[in-house]
Amino acid sequence: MTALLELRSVTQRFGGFTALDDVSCSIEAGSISSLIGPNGAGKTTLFNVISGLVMPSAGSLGFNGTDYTGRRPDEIVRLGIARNFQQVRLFPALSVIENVMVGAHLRLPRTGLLDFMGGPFNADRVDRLARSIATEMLDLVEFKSAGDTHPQQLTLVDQRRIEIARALASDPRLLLLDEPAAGMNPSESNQLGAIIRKIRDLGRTVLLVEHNMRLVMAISDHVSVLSAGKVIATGTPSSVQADPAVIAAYLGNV
Ligand SMILES: Nc1ncnc2c1ncn2[C@@H]1O[C@H](COP(=O)(O)OP(=O)(O)OP(=O)(O)O)[C@@H](O)[C@H]1O
Repeated sequence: MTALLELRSVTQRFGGFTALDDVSCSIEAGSISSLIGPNGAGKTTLFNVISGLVMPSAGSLGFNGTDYTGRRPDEIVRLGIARNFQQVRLFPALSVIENVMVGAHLRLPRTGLLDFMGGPFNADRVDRLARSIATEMLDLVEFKSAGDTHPQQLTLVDQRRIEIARALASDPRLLLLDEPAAGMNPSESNQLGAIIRKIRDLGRTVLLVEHNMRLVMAISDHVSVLSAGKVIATGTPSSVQADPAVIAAYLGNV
């Protein structure tokens, strides 16, 4: 297995507060890896660093052998890293299918003045392609309602599925999922686990931040534990679960 993502000594300071403290870790291509840790440990901050929403104060980021530290979020999506958000961020004015098409458009050729000349990538053709990718991704996440529904008419669970579909529509090699099971009952989170496995089996790499330990332990190949901005353990789900430093970090947070 080779590392798809590599974080080298990443530090993130907000004023005088250190949210990430010299974090180094790598994510193997084709794996499901999970990042766990008590509230405030720095998990979402790490996702924000990986996806370019915040620039690390120190350290570097490598993806597929390329140093991408300092790249813009849209460039990072085109490199092959896509994400959802803990607080769902769908466009309320767009329908479900249009929301997912936004993801597809990130990977498709941009259209402009040359469209009028009827070139191979004219706007209609790109739009049709985006729609067909979006439909395929909504199927993949087992979204059952109509694509012309608006997100605010849907449950939070369905809104989360749409965010995952939108991220997948950009054709990422690495999918970052921030608490996708939040608010789900056990049967919904089992179903989500099966969807995440299916995404991995289709050749994508998944990095998950999740508090639902049953889900994490059931689907992860590797688990890393973050506490107060530092990686305190990394290994298989069972080795991490039995690690005294991990148990102490969680107990200290109760
Ligand atoms: N923009 C910011 N400015 C200042 N402090 C921040 C900022 N973003 C995050 N923090 C702080 O960094 C710490 C880590 O926050 P983060 O959201 O990454 O934790 P988390 O592990 O994702 O927590 P949770 O499990 O509760 O979502 C917290 O103390 C938070 O208040």
